[in-house]
Amino acid sequence: QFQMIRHEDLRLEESLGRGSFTRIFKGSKTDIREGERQNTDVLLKVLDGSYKNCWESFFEAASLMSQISHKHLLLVYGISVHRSENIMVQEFVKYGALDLFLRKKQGSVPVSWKLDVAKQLACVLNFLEEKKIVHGNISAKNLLLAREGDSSIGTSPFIKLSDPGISVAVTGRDVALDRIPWVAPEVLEAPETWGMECDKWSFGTTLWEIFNGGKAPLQGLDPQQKLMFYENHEQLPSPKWTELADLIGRCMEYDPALRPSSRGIIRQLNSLITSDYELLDPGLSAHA
Ligand SMILES: N#Cc1ccc(Nc2nc(N)cc(-n3ccc(CO)n3)n2)cc1
Repeated sequence: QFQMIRHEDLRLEESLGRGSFTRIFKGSKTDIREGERQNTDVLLKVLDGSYKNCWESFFEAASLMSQISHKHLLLVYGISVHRSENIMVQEFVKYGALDLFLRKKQGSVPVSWKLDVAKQLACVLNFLEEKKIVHGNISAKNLLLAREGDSSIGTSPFIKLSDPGISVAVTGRDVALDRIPWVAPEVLEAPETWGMECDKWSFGTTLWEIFNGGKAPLQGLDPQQKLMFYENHEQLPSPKWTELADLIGRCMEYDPALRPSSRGIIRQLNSLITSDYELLDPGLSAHA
């Protein structure tokens, strides 16, 4: 399961905003290591809405993240329960959510940076697929940036996939509709039937976000219009880069069986990277 953390060992600092069921705060956790006090920066996700199946799903998300470890998976230290407050204690990831970062950077992020991030997400997707674990909430807002990456000094970005949060299987239909176009169409119809393929659909949506400056797809559409988007089997606007558009389209296939495996996604991303250099300087990859 996960470690229970004492409330008195936590300190809530500034508020960093809210998720759909949670408020998030920067904070610190105190441990006694070899007899000395040690403070660790943490991100505290405080669950509001105290109805039961919400916090069960919240705990499930936390225990999922604590049972598996991978360099691109967020580290969850544990849970703290205090009166009616349920708090998930996570490692504090330095640069926060990817969607906000991309919006702030407004298009000044190189294509190779975006491809690097996409490849890292495909790797953790492959890791989860091999463990037969469905994340269920892959999106740019749930990708956290641990290292910015700066091509001028040769460092690359480093992302961590956040916890899946409350599952759409227990949220109301309105929250599920709000997760269009990240939530796979089949999950909307029958949440309990979802399989691994639903993460491939969300991967496609996240790829779209990464290459569209972190803009939210279908923004401004109300829940009914979002539902019609699925009813009419519509697709997101294609990026100019046709190979990328093909990959996004294959991930966002309405028939789950037609979506690529995570290995297929990694293969296609690798081919994209070479064609990316092709675009920039045809001679370059000749020497690679
Ligand atoms: N300015 C700023 C700033 C904000 C947050 C962080 N760090 C962080 N660490 C985590 N473990 C999780 C998150 N999240 C942020 C949204 C969500 C929704 O899931 N998570 N942010 C770093 C800088």
